[in-house]
Amino acid sequence: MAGRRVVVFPSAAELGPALAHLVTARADKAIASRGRFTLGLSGGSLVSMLSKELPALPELDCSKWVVGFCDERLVSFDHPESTYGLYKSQLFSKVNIPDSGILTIDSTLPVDECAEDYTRKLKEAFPDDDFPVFDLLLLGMGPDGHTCSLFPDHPLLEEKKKVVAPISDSPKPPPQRVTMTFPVVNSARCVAFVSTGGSKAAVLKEVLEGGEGPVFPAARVVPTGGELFWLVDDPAAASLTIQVERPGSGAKL
Ligand SMILES: O=C1O[C@H](COP(=O)(O)O)[C@@H](O)[C@H](O)[C@H]1O
Repeated sequence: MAGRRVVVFPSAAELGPALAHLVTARADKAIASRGRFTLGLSGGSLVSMLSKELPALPELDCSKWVVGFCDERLVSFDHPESTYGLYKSQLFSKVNIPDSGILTIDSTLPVDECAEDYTRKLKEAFPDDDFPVFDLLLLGMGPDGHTCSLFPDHPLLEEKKKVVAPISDSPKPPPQRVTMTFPVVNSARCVAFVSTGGSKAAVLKEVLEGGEGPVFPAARVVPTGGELFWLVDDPAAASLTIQVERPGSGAKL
């Protein structure tokens, strides 16, 4: 697929610093042209990778960052499944993102109202955009091919109008969540998937190389005018036959 870059690292440990470099490179570019950097975070395995790599960067300045969540689980912030709660304790406590620049859900609301409230917050942060245009969205992919909280065969895959949608029947617990929709994801200036581990190998092959079966949610991520990266490790890439980049071959993100 034109414009898509699949970059394979020997291990997650080697992928992490490259991810941090991608984040800061896109931050510098965004701040230079628009005065701020808008970043969408996913949960799952990304939390620990980013929380290890970003605070370790010398002279990281996040004072002009605005951070949202690609999806969020509807649990209290002190619950172990809260994506915000995990980032708060592992990352936000160590870097200087202003509190006003962290766009969180209101986890006390019923799920439909929570999605509406979060939509309002995103629209306020992106007043000029029909759908918020993030500088960078960091996405994960589950072994079932889901991304954000957009799961295979779910009606939300067809959502065209909402910025944020509620979901009450997530097949992966917890069941109640809110998620950015595809129109938002595909409006981003840059989207980077991070996928590591052998449990992702089969679905990664389907998503990147296509197959006979249904199109997985992660394969529907095709930014309209933006960049698309897949940053993966060798175990996740084990079944791929397409041409990929390797950092040793000079991959520059
Ligand atoms: O439930 C979720 O899972 C996906 C994938 O997580 P991973 O641990 O397999 O990388 C994650 O991207 C999403 O934000 C989260 O809510």
